[in-house]
Amino acid sequence: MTEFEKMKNGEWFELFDEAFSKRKQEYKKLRSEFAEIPLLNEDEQQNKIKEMLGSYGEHVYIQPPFAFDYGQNIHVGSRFYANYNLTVLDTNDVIIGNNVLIGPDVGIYTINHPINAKARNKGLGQSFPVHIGNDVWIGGHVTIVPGVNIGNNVVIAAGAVVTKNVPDNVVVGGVPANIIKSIED
Ligand SMILES: CC(=O)SCCNC(=O)CCNC(=O)[C@H](O)C(C)(C)COP(=O)(O)OP(=O)(O)OC[C@H]1O[C@@H](n2cnc3c(N)ncnc32)[C@H](O)[C@@H]1OP(=O)(O)O
Repeated sequence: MTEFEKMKNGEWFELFDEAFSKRKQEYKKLRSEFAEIPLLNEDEQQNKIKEMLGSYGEHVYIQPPFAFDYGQNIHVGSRFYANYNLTVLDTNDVIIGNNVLIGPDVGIYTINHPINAKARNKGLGQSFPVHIGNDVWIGGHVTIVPGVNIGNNVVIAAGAVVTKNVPDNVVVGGVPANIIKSIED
């Protein structure tokens, strides 16, 4: 099994594998091209977003700066808006539904490193996908850790660290995030 296959399968993989470094160089190029687009040139931004993401729906807008590892593992639905400083570490899939709003300084991470320092220092990673449903508002400074699934019709309060799956129709907040209340239609 290649390191890339291990990465996608949730197995420990070598971070500094040569094939990864090569791919990452290509994505770094795209990222820096996006960063260099003048802020008022929305058409060019839109085109570059489409080049960067794995798939996308209609009306996708991402305020720069935007950081990611690969981009190709990020899939967003229609009417997606992300505010400044979104960081998506997409060593595994990040699947986002329709009508999703993301506040500033949000981190969506799919990768962990070993808790044990000796193992961590060998340069290992393990990654799990993150799923975000439809009609979700993620407040500023939220962190979503690897393997989390967020349901439909969810609000994540500013500053939350989401470590467990979130059901449909709730507001969650805090560190670690817990349900604050239900959302009635
Ligand atoms: C796309 C963009 O750019 S988004 C712009 C960026 N904006 C933001 O990030 C703002 C995000 N907004 C919040 O976090 C708000 O506090 C909201 C939306 C969660 C408030 O929701 P409301 O339904 O009005 O909740 P309300 O203010 O009544 O608070 C309910 C409870 O949750 C608590 N609470 C509210 N916000 C948070 C929070 N961020 N973290 C933890 N607890 C919170 C309140 O203290 C209250 O607790 P209590 O019942 O013990 O008193």
